[in-house]
Amino acid sequence: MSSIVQGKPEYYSVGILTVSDTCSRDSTKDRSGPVLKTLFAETSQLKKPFHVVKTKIVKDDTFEIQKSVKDWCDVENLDLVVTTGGTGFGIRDVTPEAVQPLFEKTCSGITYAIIKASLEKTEFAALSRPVCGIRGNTIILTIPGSPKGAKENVQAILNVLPHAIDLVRGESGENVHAQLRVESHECVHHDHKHGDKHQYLSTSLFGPVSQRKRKSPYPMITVAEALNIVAEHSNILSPIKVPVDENLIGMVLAEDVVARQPVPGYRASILDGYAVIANDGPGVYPVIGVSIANTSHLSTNKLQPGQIARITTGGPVPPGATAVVMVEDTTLVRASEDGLQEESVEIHVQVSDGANIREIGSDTSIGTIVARKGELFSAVGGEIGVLASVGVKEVCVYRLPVFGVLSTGNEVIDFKSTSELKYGQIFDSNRPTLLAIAKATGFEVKDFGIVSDDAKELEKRLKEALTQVDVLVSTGGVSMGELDLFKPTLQQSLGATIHFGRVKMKPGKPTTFATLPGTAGAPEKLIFGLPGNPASATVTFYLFVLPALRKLAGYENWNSPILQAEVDI
Ligand SMILES: Nc1nc2c(c(=O)[nH]1)N[C@H]1C(S)=C(S)[C@@H](COP(=O)(O)OP(=O)(O)OC[C@H]3O[C@@H](n4cnc5c(N)ncnc54)[C@H](O)[C@@H]3O)O[C@H]1N2
Ligand code: MOO
Ligand SMILES: [Mg+2]
Repeated sequence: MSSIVQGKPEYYSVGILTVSDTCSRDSTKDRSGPVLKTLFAETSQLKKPFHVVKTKIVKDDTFEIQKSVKDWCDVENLDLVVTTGGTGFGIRDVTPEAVQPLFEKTCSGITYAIIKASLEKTEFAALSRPVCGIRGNTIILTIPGSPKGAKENVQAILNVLPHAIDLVRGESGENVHAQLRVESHECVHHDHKHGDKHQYLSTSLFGPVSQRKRKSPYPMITVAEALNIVAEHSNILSPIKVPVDENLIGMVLAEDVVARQPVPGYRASILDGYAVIANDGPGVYPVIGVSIANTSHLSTNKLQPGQIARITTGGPVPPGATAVVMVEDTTLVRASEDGLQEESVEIHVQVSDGANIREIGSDTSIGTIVARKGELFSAVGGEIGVLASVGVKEVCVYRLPVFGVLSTGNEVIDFKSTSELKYGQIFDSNRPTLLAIAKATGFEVKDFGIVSDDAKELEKRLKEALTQVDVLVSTGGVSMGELDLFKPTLQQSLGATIHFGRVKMKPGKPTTFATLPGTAGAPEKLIFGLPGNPASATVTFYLFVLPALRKLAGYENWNSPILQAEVDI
């Protein structure tokens, strides 16, 4: 039964019955049950989500199947019972035969929608025998046992289920019918909030142009709302370890970094001159050693009062020395017999203890935090050199998103093509524009070329591209034309969720944003369908895509700055 909060149902209750001899012996083999559970869990942001309250595994046995289904309908009074498995042509497949006699009414429309969606994926869907019906206040679906098939089947009807359940529960369905009267093919949800996990049904990919939608099913949302939705789905990518070098530019630290060694690591001279004992004061002194900026030339003798040592900038100050006097404040008194060496030098100035010496760790001591989590590596701030100086070889940064760019349109010709344009053709200017922006912003970009306005080709190329990128940016084909196939392909062939398809702005009105769950724990893929008009594509890339890329990469300031301007018209 729908759970009730202050008289209002809070969620649609669902039972998932896995029917399989194998899984009943070893429940860890059940994959479709969990897949369906996850699918229903993904509706959690709907005003009234689906909530799986019962799960069970039974053998391919008529009695066991019927007992569970009857219990969930008659005793538990669930809104929806979904069986998975046992709908094929195998000898043990008896689910439809077990369930059908329990129906008080059949739901042939739902059964048809399931079969139709499956056949669009594979002709082998003809070998499934789903039946759907109503018992009491419960809708019952029998769907195949393959996890992929099960998921696709439920996805195909997920939008209509809430209304179906409401009607079975005795609600008037006023909204549904009003909407159906307005436009028979239009999406029936209209009271949702933007950002709900709600699918706005696009025109069918396979229907004739005469049946296309004549009004966009996508509500026009504000730029701010659209930015919020994109931000909600742009989750920072997982940290990775990378070497400290110039490739860090544009990456954001995922950890505080601590100095592993002091800078300087030894007492170092700031000047070229003479290491002295400051107390000795001005006077003529013998030059007893040399220290140039390399330890192999370090003077080994400890400096005694009355002695000085020649030293270069960065050279280790010899033991005993307390200051350095610059060469400009001295004169040569005596050279060696061969004239090559300095034997004694006059110091003209009084220096204080510590003058012109960088003590060990005076720049950075061991353990100092030299860079903080969240800081961005730039090419101009010297951050990478700082890490190098304190001996840090590797750091944890957030992985940079990889994004792909493709253009769509039969009329769009590669900009590198040297052949003459035919009537009606244009050179692809969106791709070079976006590739150039990508280069300037430092994100890794893959070029997926041009795709024709053909549903199958578009599906194939989108799928290919999505295996290689975190973010896919396509231009063209997002408006109302019969060859604007981007939205229906995403929704009907890729199973992507379209979060918005129209934004209150110009240029850029038909900007589209969708997501696809990542497989095997990988992050969600973000898909942007930018309008084909070059100005629109450029503006919307800066407005929506770039902030998403920055947010994925962990930038604190990921949003594009907003400036107010006055326009004279
Ligand atoms: N009935 C309606 N028609 C249109 C609407 C509408 O609301 N109702 N919106 C208009 C708006 S606003 C825009 S923006 C465009 C968006 O069009 P699409 O995203 O569907 O893009 P296309 O139809 O494929 O192309 C539009 C235009 O841009 C040229 N183009 C496409 N790709 C490229 C490229 N890579 N390089 C250069 N130029 C490109 C294409 O040839 C078209 O001229 O829809 C309006 N229509
Ligand atoms: O809104 Mo469209 O993007 O004008 O050109
Ligand atoms: Mg168009």
